[in-house]
Amino acid sequence: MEKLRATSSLRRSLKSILNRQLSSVSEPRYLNGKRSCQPTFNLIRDHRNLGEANPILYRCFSSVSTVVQRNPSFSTLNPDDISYFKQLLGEKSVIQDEDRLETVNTDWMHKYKGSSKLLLQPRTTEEVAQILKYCNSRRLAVVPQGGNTGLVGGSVPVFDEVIVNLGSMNNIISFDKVSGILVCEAGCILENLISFLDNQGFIMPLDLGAKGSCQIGGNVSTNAGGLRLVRYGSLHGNVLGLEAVLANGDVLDMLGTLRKDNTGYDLKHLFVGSEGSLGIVTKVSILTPPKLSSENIAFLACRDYSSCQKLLMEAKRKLGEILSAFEFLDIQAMDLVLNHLDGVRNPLPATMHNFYVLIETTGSDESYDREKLEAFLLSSMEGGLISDGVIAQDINQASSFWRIREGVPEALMKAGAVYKYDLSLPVEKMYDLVDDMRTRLGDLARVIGYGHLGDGNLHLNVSAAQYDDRILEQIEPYVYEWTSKHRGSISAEHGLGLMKANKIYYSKSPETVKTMGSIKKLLDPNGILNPYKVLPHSLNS
Ligand SMILES: O=C(O)CC[C@@H](O)C(=O)O
Ligand SMILES: [Zn+2]
Repeated sequence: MEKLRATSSLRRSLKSILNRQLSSVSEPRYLNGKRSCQPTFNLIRDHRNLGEANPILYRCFSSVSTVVQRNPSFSTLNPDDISYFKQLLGEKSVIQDEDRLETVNTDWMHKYKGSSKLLLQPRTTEEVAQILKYCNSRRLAVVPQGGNTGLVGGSVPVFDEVIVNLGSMNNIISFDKVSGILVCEAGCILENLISFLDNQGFIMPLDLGAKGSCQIGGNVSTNAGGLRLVRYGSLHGNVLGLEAVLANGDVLDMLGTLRKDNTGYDLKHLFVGSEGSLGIVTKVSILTPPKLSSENIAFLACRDYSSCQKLLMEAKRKLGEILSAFEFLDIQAMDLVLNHLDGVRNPLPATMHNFYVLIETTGSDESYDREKLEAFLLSSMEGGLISDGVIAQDINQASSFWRIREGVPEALMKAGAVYKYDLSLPVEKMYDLVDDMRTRLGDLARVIGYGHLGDGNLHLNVSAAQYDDRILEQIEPYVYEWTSKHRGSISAEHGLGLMKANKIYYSKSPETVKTMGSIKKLLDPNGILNPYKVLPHSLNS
């Protein structure tokens, strides 16, 4: 009797949750995904870049340990080089204009800044091959660049490297509706691929906040994870083939479109996630899933981290195959979003909750999926895992939920200086690190925890008014040691770039790193491709 009464009141409260009309006014569809602050944002003026003044040393303010020496074996550009490139690519694709160079020399966060004097914009694989062949023979260092949305200083030069931007190679080559296999050039913007596939009744297996600017070649080169990985897996699984140009100009045609192919070593995987340090990815072939008709998004509040974790276990068990995203943010992240992003409202405004979880389901049967989600929410409320929640009633509400989660990095940028850590950790331990960091930092800075809970990926961000070495000393090496102790990864999905090249040993054994160094030497003996990144500096020159 007791239980029945409880259940019927729970049913009533769930009903009211489900039917709640959101008061939030929908944003202009955030799904254009542009990190809107990208072109103009310059709060972090404080970084010291000694690269320009002193070509020998680069010291990035955000990390005292990032002190790099320019590789003395690299040449510097001369007028003959410029003439060669102009002859090869045409005047318009050889850019020396200072304003344009300023943009491509600077990363999205305005934290890393190189001093390249040359931007090249090839239109074909053959042009990329000729560029690299020439640079290799002249020992000119090169930075491959896509949408330049990276967060670890991987896509901008450190010194005077030539920037090879793939943005002009943006053609879709083929799409097979039967198999769902898309073949395209590396410079295609992720959002354009998403729109193209939408018209065909398919979706990209990856989706991320930077979709409006990032390019698929950059996504593949950094093995970007994003918001759908919990459902569709990583790019190591979804990239069926690729074409890459080696440092000496050789073109590796691995652009297969087969689900199964066990003929020898699967070399394409070397280029997925090696951040342009082994070759430049010029084309990719990707397996894309069909677009399913029923999508639901719930925005939920949890009392504590343990409830979020239990909710994840329940979601996997009860939602099973329809679960397509499981994201979380803590109260500090929500507070930043509400304070720094225009027009964003909390869909659960009655009180601030310690944690928020965004769950998305995607399936093919509207009533079955909805029933499944409601049953899951009901039992989770009954079990005390959810303290409040709301289900989006239309696309605008769904977008406004996603805007909150995807807007966290933008809000952090607007709040001032930010130290970013992208960690894979056992889910049950993950938030202990956030609590530890709060204790360590006290009033020095704000600690924010959010990320892809469904993938065991924490985005630990430390926010302060300005960069300060006293803050950094409290964070590093503590965060890396903590992660290593729990057998986590110091780079879950953002790569190592310049920021963490020297930290690789926290996640990889010396023998493994040595083997990586041998592979690098084999494929790029002069070390011209994306130098100072990925591998420790001792192995990079
Ligand atoms: O800025 C970050 O720390 C995370 C960015 C991105 O990976 C995200 O999941 O929003
Ligand atoms: Zn992420």
